[in-house]
Amino acid sequence: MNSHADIAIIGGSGIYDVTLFEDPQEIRVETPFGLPSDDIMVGEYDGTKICFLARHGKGHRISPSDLNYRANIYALKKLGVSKIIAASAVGSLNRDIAPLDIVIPDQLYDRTNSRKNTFFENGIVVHMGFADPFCPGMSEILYDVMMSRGYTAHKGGTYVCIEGPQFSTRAESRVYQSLGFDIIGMTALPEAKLAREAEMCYSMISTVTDYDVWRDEEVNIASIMENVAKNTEAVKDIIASSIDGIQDIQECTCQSALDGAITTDRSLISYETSRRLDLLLGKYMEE
Ligand SMILES: CSC[C@H]1O[C@H](OP(=O)(O)O)[C@H](O)[C@@H]1O
Ligand SMILES: Nc1ncnc2[nH]cnc12
Repeated sequence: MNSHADIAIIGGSGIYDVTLFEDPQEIRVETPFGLPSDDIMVGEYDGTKICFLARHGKGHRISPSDLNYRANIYALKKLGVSKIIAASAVGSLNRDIAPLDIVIPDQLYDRTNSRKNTFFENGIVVHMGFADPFCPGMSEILYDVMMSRGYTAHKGGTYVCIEGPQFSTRAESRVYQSLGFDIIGMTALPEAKLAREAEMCYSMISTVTDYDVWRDEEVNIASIMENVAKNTEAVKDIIASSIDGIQDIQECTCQSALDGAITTDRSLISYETSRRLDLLLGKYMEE
């Protein structure tokens, strides 16, 4: 079986499969960090090899704090993926961004507190630049496709990632809103950091489901899931229409993010550590 894929789709809440594939196969991918959230569907779309992973697993079994983000990203890397399109359901903190709009965020603010956020440990230190956490080239393509297909799209915006699984208090929500953050969710981090450490382009399609609680409204899961469902076909359409352009991205700095970032003296990195991380580090170990 050919299990190679160039582009991965990570489906968020409400997106547990994509009906895009010709000839799909589900495969279990083992990693040094354990198993990803579920088996990964690998197939082709219009001549491009793509794959799909349900972030929370099929049936939405895994909470944001319990997700094995490292296994998810590593498994995609192992399949050969160089570009990830991630979908995430978010609340809006911005008056100009309404439920059912779609945002392509360009910034992240980290409010998580209990997640493994690096592949590099056990005797290796990597300090990688992360000033611009999303791939600008891929984000541009996603936004252009959304505009050309008539969706209400927002280019850029700051996604504040909370630990969850509880939604925010009103005080927290008002602080995030007054700080100028645009959208709020629970999963973009450490996913985006790990994708960058794995030198993969990563962009996000954030579908807005609610106004969080800064405007005296309430958040409830039933109406969030209702709004997610209203946008599912749009997300699939945007992805399908973007694949050609994304496949054409040839060189991107995301794909050399570790260049100059490995701080540890190579001769002091143990055989076990370098072997475990060979997929990520191999090309830099000769320096
Ligand atoms: C279903 S509401 C809260 C839940 O939805 C989002 O998940 P995802 O980013 O995977 O679409 C949000 O981040 C929370 O995890
Ligand atoms: N208001 C909200 N807070 C955090 N994550 C969300 N996902 C969807 N809506 C959300």
